[in-house]
Amino acid sequence: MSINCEEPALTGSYSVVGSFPKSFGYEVDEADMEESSTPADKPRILLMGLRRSGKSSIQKVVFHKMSPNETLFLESTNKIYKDDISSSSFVNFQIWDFPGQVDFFDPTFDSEMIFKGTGALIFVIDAQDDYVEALGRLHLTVSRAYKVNPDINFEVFIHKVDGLSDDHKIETQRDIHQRANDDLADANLERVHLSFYLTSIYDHSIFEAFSKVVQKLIPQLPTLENLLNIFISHSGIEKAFLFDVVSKIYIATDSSPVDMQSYELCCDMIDVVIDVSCIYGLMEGGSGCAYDKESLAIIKLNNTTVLYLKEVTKFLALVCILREESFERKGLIEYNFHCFRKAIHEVLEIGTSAEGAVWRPVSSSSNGLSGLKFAPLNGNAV
Ligand SMILES: Nc1nc2c(ncn2[C@@H]2O[C@H](COP(=O)(O)OP(=O)(O)OP(=O)(O)O)[C@@H](O)[C@H]2O)c(=O)[nH]1
Repeated sequence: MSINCEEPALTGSYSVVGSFPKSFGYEVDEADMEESSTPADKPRILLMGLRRSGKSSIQKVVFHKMSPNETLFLESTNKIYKDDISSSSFVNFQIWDFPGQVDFFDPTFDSEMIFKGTGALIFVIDAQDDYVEALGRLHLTVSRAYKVNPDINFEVFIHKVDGLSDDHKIETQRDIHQRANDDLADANLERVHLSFYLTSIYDHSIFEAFSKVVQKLIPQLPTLENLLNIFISHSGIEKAFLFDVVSKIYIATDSSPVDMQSYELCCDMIDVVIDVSCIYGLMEGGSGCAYDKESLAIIKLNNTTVLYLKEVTKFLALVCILREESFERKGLIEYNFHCFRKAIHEVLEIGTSAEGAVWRPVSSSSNGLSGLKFAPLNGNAV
């Protein structure tokens, strides 16, 4: 394992793009206007919802390593914050955190500019509060956004479910789902699709939900899944995740079902590796980074399970779960990993751009599988 100490990638730049003067009008300065109307390859994720529903907490916990308890001290957002996390994460998005009191009818609220370049709109509903007002706001937000950009993915986070019993969670989800869709049907907007997630910052559910939101925005997802399927079936591996190391969002996994326990185990492994790397990896002078090309970790659990983590790109790690007996074929796994890594670099076109960019869709003729030869468990190479 490469053990260097500095946590370079755990923060992103944070800048204000809009502000609310006393009238609650919306000011967006010219430079920001320019930026926000540009590249289609940097889609935007919007975080919206009523005041105190938990928007800033979600963003801070997932992308800035804030501990959930610290969010108790977050001040109310009264400006639109644009969080550009592309320097630290594979997730090459801007995340815009809106204040709770967005007024869509304010003439200075430029819905064209805001919704046009948006990939996903996450609407956060506080499940511990009365959600009637939130549902009204959800409907208004979705209908406004859909009018401007029908391609937006609408994602509803039924949030703070840590305070609810299992039965109450299911009942709340059913009720919100029903009412939100009834409202859309009443407005002749049945074609708008809403996805619902039960989330909390106090467990892994928020990371799991964000993973699903982000996956929908990755054009190369089917190819990544295909590669993971080939890799695990040729290497005797039970489950594999491709993780964004900083956020612990998994950007792809093989096609076997994801169980929460495996996902949590893999998240914990990333934390352990980065922590150990930070504590014991100091180079002379304290330079270096906690995660680099040499990053590799193997953890054997007492139930004959092995966890295997290896660097794939600057931001991505492969984390696998396998049985001890499969790990006896370590050479085979390493060889196949080498093929897998090479293919991922091709698919994401890493090395062909200055940033190692990841979001450009690749042409069908270069799907990363050309000339790829994984070594099989038995039989001929494919
Ligand atoms: N129990 C629980 N509390 C949460 C959760 N997420 C956020 N909170 C709390 O909810 C409160 C409000 O969180 P914020 O993130 O400031 O909410 P916001 O939506 O950004 O609020 P505005 O900036 O006013 O729009 C804070 O005290 C958080 O600690 C959660 O998953 N569970």
